[in-house]
Amino acid sequence: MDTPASLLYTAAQMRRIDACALAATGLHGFDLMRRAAAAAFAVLERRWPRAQHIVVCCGVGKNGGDGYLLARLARQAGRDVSVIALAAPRDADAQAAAESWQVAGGPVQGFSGTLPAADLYVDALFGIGLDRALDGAAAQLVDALNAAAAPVLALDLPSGLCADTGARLGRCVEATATVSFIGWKRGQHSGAGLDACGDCELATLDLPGSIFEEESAGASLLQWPQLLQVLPPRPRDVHKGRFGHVLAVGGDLGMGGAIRLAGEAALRCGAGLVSIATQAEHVSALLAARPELMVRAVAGQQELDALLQRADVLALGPGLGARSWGHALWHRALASEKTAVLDADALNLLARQPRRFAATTVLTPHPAEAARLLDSDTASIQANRYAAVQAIAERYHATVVLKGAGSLVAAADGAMPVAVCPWGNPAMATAGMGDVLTGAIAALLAQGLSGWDAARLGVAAHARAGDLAAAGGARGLLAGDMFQPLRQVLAGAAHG
Ligand SMILES: NC(=O)C1=CN([C@@H]2O[C@H](COP(=O)(O)OP(=O)(O)OC[C@H]3O[C@@H](n4cnc5c(N)ncnc54)[C@H](O)[C@@H]3O)[C@@H](O)[C@H]2O)[C@H](O)CC1
Ligand SMILES: [K+]
Repeated sequence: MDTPASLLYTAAQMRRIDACALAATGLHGFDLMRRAAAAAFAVLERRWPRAQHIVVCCGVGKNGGDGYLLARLARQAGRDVSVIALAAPRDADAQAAAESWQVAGGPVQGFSGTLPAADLYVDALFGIGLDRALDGAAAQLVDALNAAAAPVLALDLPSGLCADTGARLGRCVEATATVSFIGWKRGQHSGAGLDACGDCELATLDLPGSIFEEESAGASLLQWPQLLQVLPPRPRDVHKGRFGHVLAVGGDLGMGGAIRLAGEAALRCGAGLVSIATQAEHVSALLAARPELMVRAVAGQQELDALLQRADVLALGPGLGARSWGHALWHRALASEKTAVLDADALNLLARQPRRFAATTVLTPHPAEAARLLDSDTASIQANRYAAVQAIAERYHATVVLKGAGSLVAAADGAMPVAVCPWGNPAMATAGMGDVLTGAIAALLAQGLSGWDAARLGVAAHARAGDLAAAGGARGLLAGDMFQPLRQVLAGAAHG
């Protein structure tokens, strides 16, 4: 069951939820603002107990109102607080908040182009009301915050971040931490939003869960305990054939490593049998490296046919290349209508020869491959990752994993909220990590999971394994380091 803490909303949905909260509780907007300020001050005290000089930068709307009330609480607690106001508040609640700050003797200055020195800055400029790229004084103030030597606590959202897409609308505050109110915004959990938010906390403001019932969240965070249930435990009396036969197709001349990583990942994630169809030059090296793999040299479609007959699931694409060899195998493999995971060059070939899939198919593009699949460009994909992953799922009728910070999973029929992966780390941006993910998802499909379940569990296990592996040091993490942690992570899944 998704809880409010795992559901992700758009700005418009948040405004309706805010209104619902006022109606359900009889509170006024100012009351919610006070709760937001109190929650933000609790975060401030916990994270920066010794920050004595605090500068709160306030905008003209309710986000600014949160800031004035936070400034007042900090001042009452003995901190030395000043407020920099972009302009006079335009919102009634924010005006009341600004007055209460000034009545308490709090100073308010305009922004003169530079910020006073401080131990901590608070970004209360814009929240879900941001509706265009920042310019003028707002942009200069954000530049000054980003250039400051002290940490920045953002209220609700880092100013400049689009709540719906996670794109920076021009300038954007790069916060040390963000405390978000009432519900998560989609933009905080994928793409640029993850870096812009820094450490992100949710303060639900002690509101009834019923306020979320009217809104169907279009996205939700993967929850590891829930995902544990999708992988059936292993009965004792069982034959390896029970766990499916994965056929990994790829490894053109000079690219044997990619298909080996995919094949070994499939073994490590529980496939019963794994065959590899690849170029002859790789066969002995692959068998020497991993004798549990069944490696066959395949020159063309005829040799592939024999292997296709015995396979349950295809892992198509790692090191496949764009030569006629790979193209011919790609055609034959897809003609078999087998359950398949397509990655790397199999996606690039698909972009050139689009088709809608009838069989269970999972596509695992990174942003550049996603751009090709949508005849678009990488910047547009990253500007709205949620829209991109859903557009690919719709166009190709496949489950789609859009890789990158905050990987997204969209269901083939679009009937499920986009799943957002909260795990993973920058150390995973290294060669071969995608090949490992391909093998992992293929193994889960081979064990009987649906495309939706296999993609979500595969992405989650891969990211959590990457977090485990990176704990020993982020730099120099290799795709080959993922196998042991993958087993560890999935071992927990298998036993519930
Ligand atoms: N609604 C509630 O019950 C609660 C709201 N909380 C806080 O309120 C903000 C949302 O406040 P809102 O007044 O709608 O908008 P903002 O304060 O985010 O924006 C201010 C204002 O700025 C204008 N604007 C938008 N984009 C730009 C721009 N690029 N340049 C200049 N000006 C811009 C626009 O007119 C906006 O009205 C929410 O995030 C919370 O922080 C409470 O915290 C909880 C209850
Ligand atoms: K803000």
